[in-house]
Amino acid sequence: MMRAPLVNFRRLQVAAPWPLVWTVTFFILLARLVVLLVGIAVTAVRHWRAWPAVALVLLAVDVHRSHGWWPHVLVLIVVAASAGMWWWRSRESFERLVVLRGLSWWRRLWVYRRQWHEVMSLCGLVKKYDGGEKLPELLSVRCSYATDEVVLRMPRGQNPEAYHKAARDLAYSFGTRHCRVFSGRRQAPPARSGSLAWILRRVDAIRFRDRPRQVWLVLIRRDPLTRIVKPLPVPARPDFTALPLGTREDLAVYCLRLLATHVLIGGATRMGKGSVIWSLLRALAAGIRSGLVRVWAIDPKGGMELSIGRPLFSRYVDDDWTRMADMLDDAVTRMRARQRVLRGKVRVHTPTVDEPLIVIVIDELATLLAFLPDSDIRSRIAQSLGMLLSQGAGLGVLVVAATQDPRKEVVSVRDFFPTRIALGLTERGHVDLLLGDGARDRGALADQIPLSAKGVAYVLLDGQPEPARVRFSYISDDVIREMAATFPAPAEVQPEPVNTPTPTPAPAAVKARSNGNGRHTYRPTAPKQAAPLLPSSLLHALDLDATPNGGDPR
Ligand SMILES: Nc1ncnc2c1ncn2[C@@H]1O[C@H](COP(=O)(O)OP(=O)(O)OP(=O)(O)O)[C@@H](O)[C@H]1O
Repeated sequence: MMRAPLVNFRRLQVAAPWPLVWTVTFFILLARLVVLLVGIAVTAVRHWRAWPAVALVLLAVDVHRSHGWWPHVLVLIVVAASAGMWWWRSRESFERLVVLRGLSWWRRLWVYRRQWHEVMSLCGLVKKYDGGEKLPELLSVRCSYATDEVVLRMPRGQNPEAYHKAARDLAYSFGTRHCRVFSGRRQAPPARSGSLAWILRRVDAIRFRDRPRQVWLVLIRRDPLTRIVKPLPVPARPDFTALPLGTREDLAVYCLRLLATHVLIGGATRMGKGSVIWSLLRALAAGIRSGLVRVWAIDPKGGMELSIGRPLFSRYVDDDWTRMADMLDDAVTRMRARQRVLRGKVRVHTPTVDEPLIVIVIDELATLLAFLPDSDIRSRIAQSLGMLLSQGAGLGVLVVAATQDPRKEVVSVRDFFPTRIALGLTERGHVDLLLGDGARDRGALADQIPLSAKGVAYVLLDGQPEPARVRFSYISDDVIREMAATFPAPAEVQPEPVNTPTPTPAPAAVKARSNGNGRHTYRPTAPKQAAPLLPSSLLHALDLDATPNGGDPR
């Protein structure tokens, strides 16, 4: 190349700095090359799952060059035959490991990756910054037969609320009707055992660490809850932390945690409150037979719901308001006795056959608290229930109650139920009353559950603020009769008086009354002086209830 000067006046010549130009060009090209290589390396590491596929393609091309098509045909026949055999012998594992993985891969590429930018922009989830766009990052897609679970990382400046608000837009944009948004991981780390468990647990601690910037979208492709859920098998020994009651919309089994909690079931008439109660009793059935669980049932509707399973109940009343009040008083007495024994030793009672878990099932709570004609009995019931709800959970005396109307005027003790289940409701406002403020905005559309979807409900799963949709198993009358015949409760043994001396309550604080059997039941008439005290909010609720005539006690 001719070395022409850069500037060439007659008197002044400046030589072109070619060495400098070449050196700078060389370094620029080198930097580009390094960036390219690093990019390739990062992509290769990120998509390490594609390596076997790439290797296979290269091998196939090579084999085709040297041997033609027939080895491919042979391999295809062998693969198809093996897949058929696998599917035949173990359909579940084949579907999980092959079909669903293939589906996840395909939907990730075709449905989500292809439309991601457009959908995120149109749903208002893209942030603008420094002249550019910050997009939520698609991390993974996992399909089940009914749902797609999409995990994304939010750009900075967003929180999961934005996704809750955009949930319906997201659902329709991706061609589904429902999208649930979860701000936390949906699966707990697996339980590890064996000699390598300690290493695996450490790995899990990293893998399952809290990732606040990730959001889980569950898009419902097919509604699996349109089908009736068959009765689930009765667990050989009830696990009170996970009683199987139905199916979740991601097809996992829905398990209720009944340890140290009371359960309120809300639902319009004929929406399946009974199926929740019977599913729960079925899950407890083995414990009922062994005496580990005692179910005391109150059916204020004259036995229309519960009488069919009478042998399952240690105690049962359906026709006499006074006996219902007596039963609740007895439960308070049992609870107080336990309290004296356990005080200072444990904080949560562990059920045993001698000191069983007492589950008080009330089919229509509103009848007892609001519509019962006798105001004396009504206030007795309200006070006993208040005591049980405020103190019984840790002492193994639990209340499971159903109501059609969750308003406070009707169910004054509503707030004392930590676990709530919302079946189909008639009014939009009832959803937040049952499941807590903002539950409807977070996706609990219980007022939109169609009349045909009996037994479908919204529940809060452990540790997740977002409600999940479930369907409780349908327990027909025949199944109830069979359960009652197979798992009858042993005869109720009245507990021995507790050794600890019982402090004689002050007459002003506790009034003893005979229940007709010669036994005396606890009856707090001045709960402000009885120990331990009722919470003031509950007292207020009870006072209101006890004085229906605008605070004019009779
Ligand atoms: N989980 C379920 N799956 C399918 N159908 C159900 C389910 N639960 C209830 N049903 C149907 O709905 C009807 C009403 O159910 P259920 O008596 O349990 O409702 P409920 O809410 O307790 O009614 P009520 O308000 O009269 O007490 C049942 O006869 C049954 O046919």
